[in-house]
Amino acid sequence: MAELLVILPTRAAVLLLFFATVSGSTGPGSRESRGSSRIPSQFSEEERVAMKEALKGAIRIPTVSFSHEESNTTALAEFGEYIRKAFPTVFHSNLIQHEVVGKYSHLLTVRGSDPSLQPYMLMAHFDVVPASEEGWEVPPFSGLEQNGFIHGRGALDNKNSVMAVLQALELLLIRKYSPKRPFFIALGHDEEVSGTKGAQQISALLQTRGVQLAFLVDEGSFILEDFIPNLKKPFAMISVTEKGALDLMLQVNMTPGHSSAPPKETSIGILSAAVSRLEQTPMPNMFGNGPLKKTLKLLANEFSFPTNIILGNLWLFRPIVSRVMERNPITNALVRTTTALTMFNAGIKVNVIPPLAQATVNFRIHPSQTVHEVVELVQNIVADDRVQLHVLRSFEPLPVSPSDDQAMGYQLLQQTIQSVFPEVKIIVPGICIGNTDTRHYVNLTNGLYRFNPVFLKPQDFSSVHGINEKISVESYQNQVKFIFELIQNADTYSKPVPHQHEL
Ligand SMILES: CCCCCCCC/C=C\CCCCCCCC(=O)N[C@@H](CC(N)=O)C(=O)O
Ligand SMILES: [Zn+2]
Ligand SMILES: [Zn+2]
Repeated sequence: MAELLVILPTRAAVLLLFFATVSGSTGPGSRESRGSSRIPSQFSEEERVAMKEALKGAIRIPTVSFSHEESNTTALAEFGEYIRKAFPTVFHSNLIQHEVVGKYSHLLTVRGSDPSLQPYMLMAHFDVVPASEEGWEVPPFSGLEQNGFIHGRGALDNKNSVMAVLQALELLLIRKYSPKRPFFIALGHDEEVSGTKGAQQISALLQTRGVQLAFLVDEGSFILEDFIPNLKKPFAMISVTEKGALDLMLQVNMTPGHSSAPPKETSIGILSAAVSRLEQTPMPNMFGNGPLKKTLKLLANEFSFPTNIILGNLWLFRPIVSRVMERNPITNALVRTTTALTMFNAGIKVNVIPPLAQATVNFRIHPSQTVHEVVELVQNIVADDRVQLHVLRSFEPLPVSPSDDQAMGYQLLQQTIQSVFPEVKIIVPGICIGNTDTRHYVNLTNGLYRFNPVFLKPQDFSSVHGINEKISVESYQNQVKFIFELIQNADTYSKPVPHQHEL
């Protein structure tokens, strides 16, 4: 921290200078540059091969986050070297300032030719959750291509985004494109273990520089297919909010003793009963609050009778719809705070009455509840003074970002989805049921959007943090195309004139 404070003024000065020297620059985007004229997103066969090979190489580096304390730091450092080599134009461009933050995360500041425009930020992370080889069709860190798919841990979460963002920028710079609107690229190295060393430090750095963003785009949602029965068409969901989280440790202490004369209840029995009550008593259904109403209203037109009428008239059919949503784990997660019993530790020897039993419960908090409310509900459900509650980590649900026609980030994503994926006719705002690094940036913008331009089916969702994670070569190339288009769309965006309301 002290080190950060010492170097900040120097870095701020360098950055100011950097933004101030737009006109006199050389290299990509200089006198011979094409300025901001539109460049078609067409790539040669050679470029397409290079794209997929670069992603395979990224997957082969085992950048695993095991816990807050333990990650493969050798791999994290190797990944930094790898991207420098894979994208030489990006890392040598004098339009771009590259900084390593928190030892392994990367912040790229891309100068825009019009510094009066508010910058935006593209985010992704390159750490991955662990993967043992068991159950995988190919080794998880092999990056092997089979039947048109690139396999491996991080193929969807989230090396695809890291590589696609850098790849798109590399291709734009090679074509002498000079961005008009400044932007940042933030690549985190510890998202899977909360982002406190990566994203949080990048955010702190940008705040000391007084940066305010127009919007940011991170992982957290997809173009969804087959997630809703009877809805065959794919729909793009741009998550405009994200659930909060609470990790609660439940603990029971008892006096140890000889197992031949056990007490009526042991710490294990008391704790098991408490966690079982929690599992059997779901948190209240909050359907009807938050952005889900707008999501369903927009989806309603895509269904045939009578579902279209039911979803279009939630004022009347709310109880039915909320009950149907509870039936499936994913839609259930959209309507309530979820309760997941994830760790249980107790006992030291088969003939010793256990002194201590501990269980950890992971709650994902619905946007219309607070951490405090959830802790109170847990106390009431457990209703046993012998069970102590310890909050290990918590944060509130994230604010709801705008999705109206004045919301630049949302509109740009929508426009780019429509041009790159013309077959996707439905675009809706949604809730991200997992957590992302975006929460570290709430002070920088109210436009926090989570969207990966990749088609996702329920079985693909299970592969994220599971087995056989993979992305099709075509999907990855479309992701590069999407970013290539998005950066250019951000340069030509103009806010629509607000509607005049008659008095
Ligand atoms: C009516 C609409 C139906 C909509 C169905 C929603 C389907 C959900 C599909 C995709 C959601 C994917 C969410 C992935 C983001 C999660 C990122 C992650 O794994 N984060 C970790 C680590 C962390 N940052 O805390 C986590 O534990 O959440
Ligand atoms: Zn992720
Ligand atoms: Zn993840």
